Amino acid sequence: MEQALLEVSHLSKVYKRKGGPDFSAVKEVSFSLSKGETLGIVGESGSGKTTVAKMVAGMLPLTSGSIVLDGQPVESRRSKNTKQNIQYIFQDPVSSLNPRLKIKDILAEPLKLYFKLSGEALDNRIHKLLDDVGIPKSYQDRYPKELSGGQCQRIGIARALAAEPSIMVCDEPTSALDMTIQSQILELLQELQRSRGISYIFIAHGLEVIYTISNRVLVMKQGEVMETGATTQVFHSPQHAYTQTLIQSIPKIELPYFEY
Ligand SMILES: Nc1ncnc2c1ncn2[C@@H]1O[C@H](COP(=O)(O)OP(=O)(O)OP(=O)(O)O)[C@@H](O)[C@H]1O
Repeated sequence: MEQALLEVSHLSKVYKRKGGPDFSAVKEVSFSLSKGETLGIVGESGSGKTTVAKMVAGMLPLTSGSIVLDGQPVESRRSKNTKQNIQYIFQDPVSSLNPRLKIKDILAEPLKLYFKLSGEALDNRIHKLLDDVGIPKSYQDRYPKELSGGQCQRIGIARALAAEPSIMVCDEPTSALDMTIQSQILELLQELQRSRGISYIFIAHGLEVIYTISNRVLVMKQGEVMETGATTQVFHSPQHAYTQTLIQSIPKIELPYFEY
């Protein structure tokens, strides 16, 4: 069998709470991710989705478990290479960008860090990235506050792409945006996946989004995996009572998305 790009095994997270009991937010979560695949993570608020995503992206230390990327165990103190390879797209596109930097400087950071680009090569790469995410070149001299939410999310995606990652962790990347903009951002992410073979770990509250974008789904509740499988299988014949309840909660109006 082909080796998975990412193997996550028995991942757990215990948060130490000052003056209160420790809190076990993620318990023995395991999954794999192949090249070019999208794994959707769903579950009610507080089920541990972001905690899993941040551990995978190296933004939060693991309490226990292991993460293997391309056959190599990922150490808790990550090498530059691992950080580069797994990029994060944030829920709030505006606050995820440094307000004091111009767009070109936001994109220049990863290009200088990972590829030591400067001068004309750096400028050209910035222009190409802006083009890849559908933002006019002239916007490079603007500040994030001069862009709309959707445009800021495009810049967040361009910043992640600048690192040329194999995996992007998308943590509710469209939930702060209105419906039309949401679908444009989803289309952009799908197009980038088709052209570059990037793998996504995709968190969303909207199950329709997960259904549209994911090849496989992981259903979480109270820090544990309730069910995992191919998207069509989980949506059309959910095995676990919790998943059945989640699927039933999808508004009827959205049912045309489903090819029963
Ligand atoms: N730094 C922290 N310290 C203590 N507890 C935390 C911390 N971060 C998260 N938690 C708790 O861990 C649990 C899981 O949180 P997490 O944000 O991973 O859930 P989630 O499924 O992503 O939720 P949401 O859908 O609302 O974003 C929650 O009960 C949360 O309150």
